Amino acid sequence: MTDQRGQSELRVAIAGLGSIGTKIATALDHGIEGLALSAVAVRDPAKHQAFLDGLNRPPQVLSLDQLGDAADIVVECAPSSQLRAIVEPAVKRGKAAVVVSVGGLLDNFDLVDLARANGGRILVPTGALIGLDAVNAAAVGTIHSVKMVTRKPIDGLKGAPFIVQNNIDIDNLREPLKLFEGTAREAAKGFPANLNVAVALSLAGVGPDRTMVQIWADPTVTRNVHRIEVEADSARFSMSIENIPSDNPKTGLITALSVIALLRKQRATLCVGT
Ligand SMILES: NC(=O)C1=CN([C@@H]2O[C@H](COP(=O)(O)OP(=O)(O)OC[C@H]3O[C@@H](n4cnc5c(N)ncnc54)[C@H](OP(=O)(O)O)[C@@H]3O)[C@@H](O)[C@H]2O)C=CC1
Ligand SMILES: O=C([O-])CC(=O)C(=O)O
Repeated sequence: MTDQRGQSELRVAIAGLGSIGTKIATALDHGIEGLALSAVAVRDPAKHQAFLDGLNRPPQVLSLDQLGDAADIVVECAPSSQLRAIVEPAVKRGKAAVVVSVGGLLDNFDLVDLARANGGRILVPTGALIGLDAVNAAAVGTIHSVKMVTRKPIDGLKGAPFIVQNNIDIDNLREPLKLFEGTAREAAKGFPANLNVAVALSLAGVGPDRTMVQIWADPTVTRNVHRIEVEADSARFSMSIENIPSDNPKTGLITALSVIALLRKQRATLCVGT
């Protein structure tokens, strides 16, 4: 991909330097054409000082609400509880916010109106999923149904509110257990740190109340596995992805790469895939 000439660099800020944020910061520091890492926000600056000192061009460390002043694009990669505090100040200033905690968007959907009113944008990457380009395209026509089955190792699901509230013991499972079957909206409530993918799929397609999701705790798998089936008037398609967990077992390694790919497209002359 080549950079468009004659444009000033887009400044990118990152909120949260965990398994996703550190990889995006490193990629920006190594160079994404047309983009520069301008700022980060972290909960505990001391914890991240060594990482930041190791960057070639260390960014400013700011508070969440200052990121929209220091950047054209604010990348949210923190827990979903922080989504509003990160996205609101950015889109209010007419900036773009890349949202990975997309499950949290459902309870904060007014942020989309706020962005629209102020010339801001909210960008949801494909993240740990596959094929949102095809789902987007099918949604231009008519999609009849979207179903997703997720299987995760035990460590990828531990602590989810649905499991805790229903007192489900997944630690001693010997075979796969279906934990949940319902809509993407319900899945996001019960599994806020584990099923962002279901919400991204729903927003690309038929919405959170018509996207149906099964969640399995599966001691026989080592990867986060998502299988999707779409029936539309233009096509029928099935897709599956087996994500290698990152240092955060709930998060697939490919998630950060998906954000980096999205960032690369912001200034690319040749863009492939919708
Ligand atoms: N869309 C998708 O496909 C996917 C989305 N996700 C979602 O992406 C998000 C990030 O995931 P991941 O990187 O793995 O999570 P991590 O837990 O590895 O990192 C989250 C980071 O956010 C930081 N943080 C917490 N509170 C604040 C705050 N108030 N201000 C600034 N930073 C803060 C944490 O700080 P500290 O280091 O101090 O704890 C941590 O560094 C999660 O919500 C996750 O559910 C994950 C996978 C796929
Ligand atoms: O959707 C999520 O939050 C994470 C996920 O399933 C994955 O990384 O495969």
